Amino acid sequence: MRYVSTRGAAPALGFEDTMMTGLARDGGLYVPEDVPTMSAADIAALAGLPYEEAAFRVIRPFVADAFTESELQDLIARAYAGFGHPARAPLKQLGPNQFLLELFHGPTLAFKDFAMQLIGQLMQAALQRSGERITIVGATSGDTGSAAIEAFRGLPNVDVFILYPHGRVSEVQRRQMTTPVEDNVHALALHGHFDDCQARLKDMFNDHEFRDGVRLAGVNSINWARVLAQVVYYFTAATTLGAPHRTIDVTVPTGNFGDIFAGCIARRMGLPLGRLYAATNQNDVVNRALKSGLYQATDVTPSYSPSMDIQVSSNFERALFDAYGRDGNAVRQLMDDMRDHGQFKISQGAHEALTEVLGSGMTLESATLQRIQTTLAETGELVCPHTAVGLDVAERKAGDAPMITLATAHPAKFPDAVEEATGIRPPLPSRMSDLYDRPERVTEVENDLGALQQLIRDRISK
Ligand SMILES: Cc1ncc(COP(=O)(O)O)c(C=O)c1O
Ligand SMILES: N[C@@H](CCOP(=O)(O)O)C(=O)O
Repeated sequence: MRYVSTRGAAPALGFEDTMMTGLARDGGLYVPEDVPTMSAADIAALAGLPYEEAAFRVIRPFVADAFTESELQDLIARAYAGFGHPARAPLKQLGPNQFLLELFHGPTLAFKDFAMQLIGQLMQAALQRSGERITIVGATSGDTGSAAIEAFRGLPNVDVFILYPHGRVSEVQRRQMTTPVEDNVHALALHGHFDDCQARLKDMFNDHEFRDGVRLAGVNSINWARVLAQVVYYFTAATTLGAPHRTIDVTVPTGNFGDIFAGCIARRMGLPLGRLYAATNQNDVVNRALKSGLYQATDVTPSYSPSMDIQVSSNFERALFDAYGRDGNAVRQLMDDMRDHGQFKISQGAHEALTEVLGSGMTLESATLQRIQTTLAETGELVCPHTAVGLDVAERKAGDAPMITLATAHPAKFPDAVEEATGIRPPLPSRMSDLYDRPERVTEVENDLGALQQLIRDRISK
């Protein structure tokens, strides 16, 4: 399988190069040239399989040029062995037609572990073959960073630098990033917000001399392998509810648009997903863009769901590429408009193509707390604020089809918001119970590309 850039001016690559490259050299994001489809019989056969077996069957066609079947099976088994639930992604019924897909049973308690644990295994296997060393730089609003650190800490041939917005992640998220003791982990608290972190990361990829010099690799959802791993749980959840013989709707708490884009891929592979709803907090650029056709970034306002405090939603570019009939020039023009004017207008045809599948809704702060409270009262489930945003939108969008909401993080990662809503402070799992006592190690940095690049060069030369 070949992967092409959304901006049409970078070389097409196989899976391994796509994974190790991260951002395409023309600034675009890699996507499969053709999305493979699964027959109804193959989809039906996924129902009831162990998560690892379902993952193998869904992922296999995308990576066949890079890993043998037995290698892939082995790497998938290792990726999910440390998850705290035998089903990996258990589905809970909340109401007659409402379901919650729990994606927080991985080592860092957020859905990011599904992809990051697997990409950690796949990248290590590739590095063992090539004998190379790499420098991973990641941008995080809280969860990607801790998941990446967990997946790569202590590896001899990898350094991991994580840029997070200083003062804008939860204390648990921060401590997950600043307390690992391994020398190859570098937590960097940037004076700015998540969009600044992601912009500097993309700047580093677009500086080819720097990129090649440090052998830069990316583990944000810039990296196609991240999106791919997230496709799997759409299949396991929907087949549990009767797909392919039944259509399922899904609501996805959304920021960088990677998780919901994975749902779009599952649908293109043949999974009968009806509507995919992007649920945003007050930083609702995606919701506004899907409703109006104008993508217009505004200032980021801190919220109870900090991981979704995003205005430049990276994977929206992948959805646009498809909506514009895979016209890389059109996408490049839109991204140039975004860079120069902070906004772009989606053509009527592309907007119609996007909204054929995607819907959206926004939940304000008070409604987020209210939703945490009512979910507990009505179902007995304690949910994180991101999940609450999803549940709130899901209730407004509910139709005849079963509705699955993705529970993207464990409530214990956001104990202040959950306590404010319910009076209950959710405890961390016992393996993390000393998190608040561990010493922290972090470097505060300015939003300055040159200074960041120098810091990275200095650290990796030691
Ligand atoms: C807990 C949580 N929920 C939702 C999201 C939004 O996911 P995405 O960025 O893939 O849209 C994030 C961040 O990615 C997150 O950490
Ligand atoms: N919400 C994310 C932001 C980065 O998203 P990614 O999926 O592109 O890695 C986070 O928690 O860091």
